[in-house]
Amino acid sequence: RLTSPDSLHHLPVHPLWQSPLTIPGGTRQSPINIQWRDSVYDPFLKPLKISYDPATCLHIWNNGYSFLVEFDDSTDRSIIDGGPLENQYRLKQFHFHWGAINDWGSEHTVDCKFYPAELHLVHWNAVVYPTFEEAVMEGDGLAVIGVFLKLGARHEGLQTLVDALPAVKHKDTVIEFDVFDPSCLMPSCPDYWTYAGSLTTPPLTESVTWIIKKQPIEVDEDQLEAFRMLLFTSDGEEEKRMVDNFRPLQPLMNRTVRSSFQ
Ligand SMILES: NS(=O)(=O)c1c(F)cccc1F
Ligand SMILES: [Zn+2]
Repeated sequence: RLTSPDSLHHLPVHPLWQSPLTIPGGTRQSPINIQWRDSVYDPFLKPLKISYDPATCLHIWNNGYSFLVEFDDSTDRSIIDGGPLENQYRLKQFHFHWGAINDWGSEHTVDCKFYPAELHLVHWNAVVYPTFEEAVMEGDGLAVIGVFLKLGARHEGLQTLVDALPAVKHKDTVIEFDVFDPSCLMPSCPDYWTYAGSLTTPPLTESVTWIIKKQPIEVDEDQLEAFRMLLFTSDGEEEKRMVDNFRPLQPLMNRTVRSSFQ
């Protein structure tokens, strides 16, 4: 069902998400609503090439905003190429954003529809920049693949991740996670939208080429509930459930969303 953004204003906004709606002078902020009929088919967009080495997976970490699965990005073993990108980008981490209930949780919306959660696979341009930290400050520094999660069948690939979450319940806890192939979280359909945007968490820098998959993946209620039992807070602090960790929608400004499909 369509959730109008104003029905979300009663949401308790976690301090991080009280960050300014747009950074001063921001002209390419994220997330945005993707109005399907306003997106423009670009026949020159290439298929996205994804090649991840499961052995580059390092650990899962609760950083107090989401849980990150981090990868060894010291070599080009896990990369993406093609799509709207001019060169290859290295996988650094993936994480999710989700809601307290299934009516919202994604950062991007499609025709103003929220999904219950959204996966972000964060890559950086190691061809041009020496470190991730430097790439974060550059217009072509990052490429993030966004995948929507919808309520449906249990996702077996996600389950190995879900089973590890109780071990990172509190902020600043980490566990080793030595083999995971994030390709299992990709939908089968190759179609995507792409636009120039920003990080959706501080420093909110305008350095992201967004690649948003058109087709969602299906997860079941228990798997979404497992995300919601994580905590923003450290062990010993008053518990605050990690939910609604998504940034408000940002103005499109002078941007066109391109589609890889007609
Ligand atoms: N949410 S997001 O994908 O924009 C994101 C983060 F949350 C953190 C770091 C990089 C990045 F790209
Ligand atoms: Zn994100």
